[in-house]
Amino acid sequence: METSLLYPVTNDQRTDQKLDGLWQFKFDEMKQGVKDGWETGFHDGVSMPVPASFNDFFTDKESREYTGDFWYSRKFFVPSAAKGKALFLRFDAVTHRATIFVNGKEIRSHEGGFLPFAADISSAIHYGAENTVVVKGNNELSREALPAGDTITLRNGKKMVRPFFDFYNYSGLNRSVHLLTLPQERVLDYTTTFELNGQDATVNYTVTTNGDAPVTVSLADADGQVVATAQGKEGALQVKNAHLWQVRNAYLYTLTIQVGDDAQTPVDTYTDRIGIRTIKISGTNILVNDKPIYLKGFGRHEDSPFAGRAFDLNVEKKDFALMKWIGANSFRTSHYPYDEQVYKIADEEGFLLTDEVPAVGFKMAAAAFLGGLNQSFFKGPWLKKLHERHIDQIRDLIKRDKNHPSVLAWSLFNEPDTIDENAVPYFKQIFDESKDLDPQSRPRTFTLSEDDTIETSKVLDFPDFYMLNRYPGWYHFGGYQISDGEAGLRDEMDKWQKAGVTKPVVFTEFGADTEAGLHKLPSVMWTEEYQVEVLKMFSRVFDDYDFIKGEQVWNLADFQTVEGNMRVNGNKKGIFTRDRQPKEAAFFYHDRWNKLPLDY
Ligand SMILES: CCC[C@@H]1NC[C@@H](O)[C@H](O)[C@H]1C(=O)O
Repeated sequence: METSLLYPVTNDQRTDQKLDGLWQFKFDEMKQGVKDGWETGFHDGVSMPVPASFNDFFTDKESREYTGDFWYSRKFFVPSAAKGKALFLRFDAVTHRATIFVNGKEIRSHEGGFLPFAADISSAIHYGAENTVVVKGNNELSREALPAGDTITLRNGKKMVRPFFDFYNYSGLNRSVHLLTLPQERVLDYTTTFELNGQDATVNYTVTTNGDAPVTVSLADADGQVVATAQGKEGALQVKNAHLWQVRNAYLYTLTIQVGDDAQTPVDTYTDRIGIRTIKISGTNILVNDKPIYLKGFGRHEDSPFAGRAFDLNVEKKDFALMKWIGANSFRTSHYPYDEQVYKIADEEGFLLTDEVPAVGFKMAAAAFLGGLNQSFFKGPWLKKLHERHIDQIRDLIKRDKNHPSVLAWSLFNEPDTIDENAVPYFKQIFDESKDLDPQSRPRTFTLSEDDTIETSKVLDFPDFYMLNRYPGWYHFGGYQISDGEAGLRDEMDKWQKAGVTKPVVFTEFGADTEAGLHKLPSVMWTEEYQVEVLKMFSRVFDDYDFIKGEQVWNLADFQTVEGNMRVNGNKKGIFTRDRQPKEAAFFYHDRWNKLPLDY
């Protein structure tokens, strides 16, 4: 678990310099890099943009599909003025694992391709000079790492991944790299929880530092007016006439934490924007500020042409423009934590998000669907290591994202095999160990696939609300048989109703692959008309069961997957194309959702 995951800021005590741009890059198929001294830097590679996945910049299949070790290298200057500061390199994400070297010295390694980590480079730096950072990355998949899959070796000796999941194994320095100079004594973390008292609110906080200097905390409103202050590493900020953060009606305060007893020359300052709001589950309702909400939105992917899985602010800005246009209010970070800037935008736009760890592919049948095996996933020699990494990434996810008002819930798995009795002890461990990680005690949940129903799933006691992924009209009862699909879905909902469902149910995946521009009257599968027929069918069912509190269609946009006879250059269930243009279904939802209140 990382010591600090605070997002970088620049002020009189801290600097944040992004090292984005072109780095040197090369593959290391024979894993010879360390033997050949690559950790000291190299100039015989190719130039590679950062942040970006490396895959789509190549024109040969071996490079695009490359699986194994790869290396990045670049120089960076450290001014003499930085002497006396703590120096870190913060990697927002390296997919799926990395070892960091500075000036030839190994600094640290990290496992997990979607969460940040910081390397303390203070001991390896040359001040007033250029320095060299080298990253040894690796993108192999296994059953003991997240996301789950296998790595095989073809008869020609090339390695190849077999993902147990339906998104392309884009790899590399997918997010920004930061050079940080920090005070030796500094803020490492902070927490916030909220109590609403009529028009007023209490912001309870804790601050973690690495020293004994006193701490002062203040809260300023959107106009910069300080509305509350408090002393100490734990305390409460009393806010009169609090302006609450609401769904699609956001309001952000600025929290300022100062370390040191002289406000004029603090030892450290950290600022962040927070939203005052509460989240509760009450019966089959999801409450924000004690008001029931209904989730309208999407499963998404960080996916776009050229940069692959890299965070691209241009794409993100477009996606939010589309989600606002269509009348959405929420999304799931399927199937991995997204770049922190996504959460900042969601905070500002008043979107709710379900924050998901990459515990995807924990189901051999899924692997079978993708050409894998058919055996129990929760019974194998890989489970011990997998569990260690799984809970470690849950801990870092919650540590990183716990202060975002947009975070509604934590999704701890996507479509795991919960029919298997062997799943129960694994789920118990994960839910027990994650219980107290979130100071705001937000709901913890996971998605249930088609096979995992109220009759077959063995782990329905664990989630705080249910997330259902259902595909009648596509993976079964497709085409003219869709009426059987609707009848079957209603049968299942009737069983949930009859069982006396006592928690909210949110549909987190449903839809149909659709080739943009393909039309037929009457419809056939893959046409835009058919996608609308499927989504209208789901809408009819959703409107008939009041325990259903959300509809998040799969997917916002078409996205890249592995090659296969069920994929046409990727997954085409998007409501928008991969270049973010509307299919007919976009206008269906624009009409359906904009008739409703923004938060219901
Ligand atoms: C039947 C499982 C459906 C599956 N669910 C997980 C997503 O990551 C996939 O993209 C989606 C699909 O196949 O479209």
